[in-house]
Amino acid sequence: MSFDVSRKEAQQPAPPSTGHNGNAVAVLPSMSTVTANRLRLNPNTEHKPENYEGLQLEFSPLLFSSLERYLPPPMLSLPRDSKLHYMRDIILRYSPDGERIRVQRHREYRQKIISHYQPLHRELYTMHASNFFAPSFLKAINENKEEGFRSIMAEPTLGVFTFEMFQPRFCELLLSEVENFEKWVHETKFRIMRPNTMNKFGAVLDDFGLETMLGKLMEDFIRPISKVFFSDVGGSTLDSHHGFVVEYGIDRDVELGFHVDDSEVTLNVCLGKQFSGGDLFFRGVRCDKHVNTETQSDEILDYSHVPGRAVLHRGRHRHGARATTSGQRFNLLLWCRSSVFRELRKYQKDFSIWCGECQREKKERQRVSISATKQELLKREGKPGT
Ligand SMILES: O=C(O)CCC(=O)C(=O)O
Ligand SMILES: [Fe+2]
Repeated sequence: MSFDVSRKEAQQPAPPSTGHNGNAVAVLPSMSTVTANRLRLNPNTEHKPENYEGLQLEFSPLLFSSLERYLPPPMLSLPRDSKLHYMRDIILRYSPDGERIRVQRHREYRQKIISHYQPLHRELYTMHASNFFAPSFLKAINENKEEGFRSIMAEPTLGVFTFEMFQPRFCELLLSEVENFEKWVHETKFRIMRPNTMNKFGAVLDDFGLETMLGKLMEDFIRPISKVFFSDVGGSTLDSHHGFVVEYGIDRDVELGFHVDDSEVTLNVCLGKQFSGGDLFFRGVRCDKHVNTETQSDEILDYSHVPGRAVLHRGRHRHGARATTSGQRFNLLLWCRSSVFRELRKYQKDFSIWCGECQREKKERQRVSISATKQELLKREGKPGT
């Protein structure tokens, strides 16, 4: 049996949009102070770094917190903005030019959209948990306990969780906002980037102003769940996201091929409308090396979307969507990423804590080794005195 699993990537891997927030920077050390005060060779483990979350940064907040421990001692007591500015300059010097230009262009692209597009439902742009979420979901989040999460979830195959998440009104408003955005795109002939390499339709929500709300959705609602169920793939350190809507139907994308997402954890919520077909199919979690290996029978799951209901899975859980045969299907996707997990993964070869095939190979190695040991023991027993 042969496989061809694509890696579905963001058209433009979504960096946070606006970069340095433009606030006045209080105390900036002069160049001579900077050279006199080089970064430390070893981190100051006693220093408690600032929290850089929630700021509009082009690099992960965790990167700033980690780097802060290396700052020259006199800088540690400076205001957060000064340290931020200093560290950002250092990081920019090390990031390749191409990447810098890409980030800059994407930031300008977003700014252009945000300054021209008039949102239809402003209430969507800030997090209103009690208006957005189903009461059962909110209760489980507030309690923040594994039993509570399990009580609202089904797990039809290992590592795929489904649960009631949004109120119908939220789905309607979000759909209507997306349609309004598409209308604006059509009228102004603005050339937008589609959400990723495999969808021709759909829109990136982060690009027209929903980035902050979706950031909160990830931090306050998806990360606590992922910390419990997906800690093996960086679920507790999710620190960036790519949020978009996909559209399926006869005159839209029809189906979606077998792929893995460019995410650690993916949230996929059906927003409606009326449709038939469009089932998701899952075929086991795999690392890069094993992405095209066979599926085991217990890894097979076919799932039918239900409006308002969420599916949460590892990005590396191979999946696809069957043809939407009539009507229109809209889904909200939030690809959640962890910069820490991605960095650590570079130094690892064995992913048996989450890759089904690494796990199978490891078990097989253990089986062979146990049976070889047994053989050896039997041989020795058969030859006393040797
Ligand atoms: O159409 C769906 O529900 C799946 C979408 C998906 O897997 C993706 O966008 O990565
Ligand atoms: Fe996907």
